[in-house]
Amino acid sequence: MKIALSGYGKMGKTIEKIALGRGHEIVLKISENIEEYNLSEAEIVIDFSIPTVALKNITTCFQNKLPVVSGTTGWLKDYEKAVQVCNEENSGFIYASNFSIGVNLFFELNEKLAKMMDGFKDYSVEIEEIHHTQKLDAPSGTAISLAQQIINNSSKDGWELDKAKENEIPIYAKRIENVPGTHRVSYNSEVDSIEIKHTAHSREGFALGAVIAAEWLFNKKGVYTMKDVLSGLS
Ligand SMILES: NC(=O)C1=CN([C@@H]2O[C@H](COP(=O)(O)OP(=O)(O)OC[C@H]3O[C@@H](n4cnc5c(N)ncnc54)[C@H](O)[C@@H]3O)[C@@H](O)[C@H]2O)C=CC1
Ligand SMILES: O=C(O)C1=N[C@H](C(=O)O)C[C@H](O)C1
Repeated sequence: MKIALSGYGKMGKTIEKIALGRGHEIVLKISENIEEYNLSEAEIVIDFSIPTVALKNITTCFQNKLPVVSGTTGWLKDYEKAVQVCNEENSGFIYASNFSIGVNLFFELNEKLAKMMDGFKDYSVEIEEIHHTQKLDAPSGTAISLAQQIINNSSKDGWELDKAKENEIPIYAKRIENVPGTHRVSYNSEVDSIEIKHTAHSREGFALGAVIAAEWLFNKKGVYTMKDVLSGLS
């Protein structure tokens, strides 16, 4: 595939390495205003940029008939707008808060555990995420996805950073030098705790998942998720 990278920072560079290793070509690296770039050589776009430009970059790609895999977090209030433009332009789109295969397995575990724990009122649930100090958004997109899964499978009706109300899930965001991404969901009672945790050891898992998603999306139209991608792999 001829790939354009929207965002050439820590993730863009890791994706470049993985994509080249899988026989793809990087034809464009977008680091500033997308309108300044010629997109015509690209066949697909992988977007790991910044929250304030993600929607513009993604929709500009759709308008140029390019499918997009996006992992940028912190812009999700505009997700439905991106979906609408994708459908209007008959393009292809996959967004995931986390492309790592391990985290997507962790998501399945989280959903199952939330269903199991729902009846046990002695336990309170909380989420902790730890990332490197350059991260722009808090809580992480992955932590929000984990919270949303718990909300969908329990009587919880929201989440809050740090101070949650009675029926909400507290998310604690910590920033520590060089941590690629750690997520923990814990259920605590007076007598014990049950925890599930995912620890990324590097950015390679996120990058590999994004390239696999791009390979899967290539030549498809429509809006998909990592569940669609992974159901084709297992
Ligand atoms: N979904 C997933 O699996 C993962 C998502 N992420 C997310 O990906 C995003 C990028 O993460 P990193 O690479 O660590 O950040 P980074 O800060 O290293 O890279 C972002 C890059 O975007 C560039 N940029 C600035 N304006 C731009 C524009 N107008 N168009 C295109 N690029 C522009 C910056 O120059 C920078 O190089 C973040 O939102 C992060 O949360 C990160 C890892 C995994
Ligand atoms: O910014 C990061 O680095 C990461 N961001 C994603 C998120 O916000 O969940 C995914 C991963 O944890 C790394």
